[in-house]
Amino acid sequence: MFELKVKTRFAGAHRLTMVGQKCENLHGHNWQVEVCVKGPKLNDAGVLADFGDIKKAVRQVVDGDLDHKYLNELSVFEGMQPTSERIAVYIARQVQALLDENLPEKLQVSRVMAWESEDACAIYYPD
Ligand SMILES: Nc1nc2c(c(=O)[nH]1)N=C([C@H](O)[C@H](O)COP(=O)(O)OP(=O)(O)OP(=O)(O)O)CN2
Ligand SMILES: [Zn+2]
Repeated sequence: MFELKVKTRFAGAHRLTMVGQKCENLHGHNWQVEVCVKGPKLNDAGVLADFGDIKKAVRQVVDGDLDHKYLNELSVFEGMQPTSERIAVYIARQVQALLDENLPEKLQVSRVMAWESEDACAIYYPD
């Protein structure tokens, strides 16, 4: 099995209730996002997939849907708190859909890490 990882980042704002009192105030983070994909075999070029194709999918989701947004107002988080855990789940599902649609290789998103600071990160492992 091979695994590749790409990174990107986005700025977003949110408010969280029932997490920590200071989190109830509107505030922002510069999230760093790491996405890992895995697959069993290399293609004829000797790669699992082109890093560029994976970055493109990740950036499409992160830049297109999340960057410079007030996350609580996004329909994808309607009725939910936009925690780092849920951000990681959202990115994993959207990136998987784009990879399935656009890449010939059979790849699985294996992990998404959403770092909301240098010290704190939520990691999601899709089933
Ligand atoms: N499991 C989670 N815990 C928390 C989340 C989260 O998404 N998942 N989010 C927050 C808030 O976003 C909060 O803004 C960050 O809180 P915290 O890390 O405690 O605050 P600081 O960045 O100021 O870090 P300090 O180390 O306290 O200075 C909270 N928890
Ligand atoms: Zn926060």
